[in-house]
Amino acid sequence: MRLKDLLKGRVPDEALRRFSGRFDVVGDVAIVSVPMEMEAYKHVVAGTILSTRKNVYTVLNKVQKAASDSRTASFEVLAGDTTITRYREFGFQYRFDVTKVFFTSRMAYERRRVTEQVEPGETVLVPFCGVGPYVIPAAARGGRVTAIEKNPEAYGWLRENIVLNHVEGPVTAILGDARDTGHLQGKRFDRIIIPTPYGMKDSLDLFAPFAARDGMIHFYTFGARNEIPALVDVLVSKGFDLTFQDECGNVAPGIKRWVFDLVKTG
Ligand SMILES: C[S@@+](CC[C@H](N)C(=O)[O-])C[C@H]1O[C@@H](n2cnc3c(N)ncnc32)[C@H](O)[C@@H]1O
Repeated sequence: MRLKDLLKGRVPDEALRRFSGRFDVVGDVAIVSVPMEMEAYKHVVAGTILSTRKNVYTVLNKVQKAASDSRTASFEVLAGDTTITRYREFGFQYRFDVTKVFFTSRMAYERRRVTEQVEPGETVLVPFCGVGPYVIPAAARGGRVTAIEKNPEAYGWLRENIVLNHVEGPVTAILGDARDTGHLQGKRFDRIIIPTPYGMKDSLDLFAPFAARDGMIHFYTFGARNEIPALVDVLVSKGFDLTFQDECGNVAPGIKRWVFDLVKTG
């Protein structure tokens, strides 16, 4: 039964009306956004989630959306005694503190779509790599991966996840600002995966020069649906072959995350 249905009779209808009833589960942590009108019932919400999801031990209330560079939101712990979890995705495992790093399980199939394209021996660049959900599968397929992350917390977990998944050899992990591309000068990568942080407009221009000729760039960006045709025109005018495009979920009202697979022809 849906969470919202389970809460009927335990939370007044008036308050419940403002609640979507949706929550995410990452490993054994559930993340819910309890609206102001239901503040007095937030522990009822947590208790109901715990009683219906046997593998969930911690419930977090997302009180503020991701805003900083590290794309971390603010959370209140409603139940449980740790915010560190172990999350499994297509045979790989990731440990991290849900409250200190950006992570969304909603991109799991998209990450698999991209990383399944990696061929043994390819060189792969992943700026904005987070705790490693592109890096680790790409390395496991034989890619030689350079991974860059600015948030020290996420970088620490990335290092741990590299060891956890036994891909120490093929990964070079760098703690730093990916926008400082000086150390990349002269390098060319067969594949570049750019999981752009929300609001960063120039990430493609920043990294495209480091793609090899005929190299593949998986470029993530944000926009309203009606902005996409003009964006496609810009990408084509820059000389890329657009081989795939898709939407990858909502990030704000009317704003979606989009992916474009671009082959650098020039
Ligand atoms: C949209 S998240 C993507 C994380 C990861 N690739 C994933 O799919 O889960 C963006 C990541 O970029 C990091 N970040 C933001 N600005 C950065 C910068 N200038 N240099 C390097 N990393 C940055 C954030 O800390 C965050 O981990």
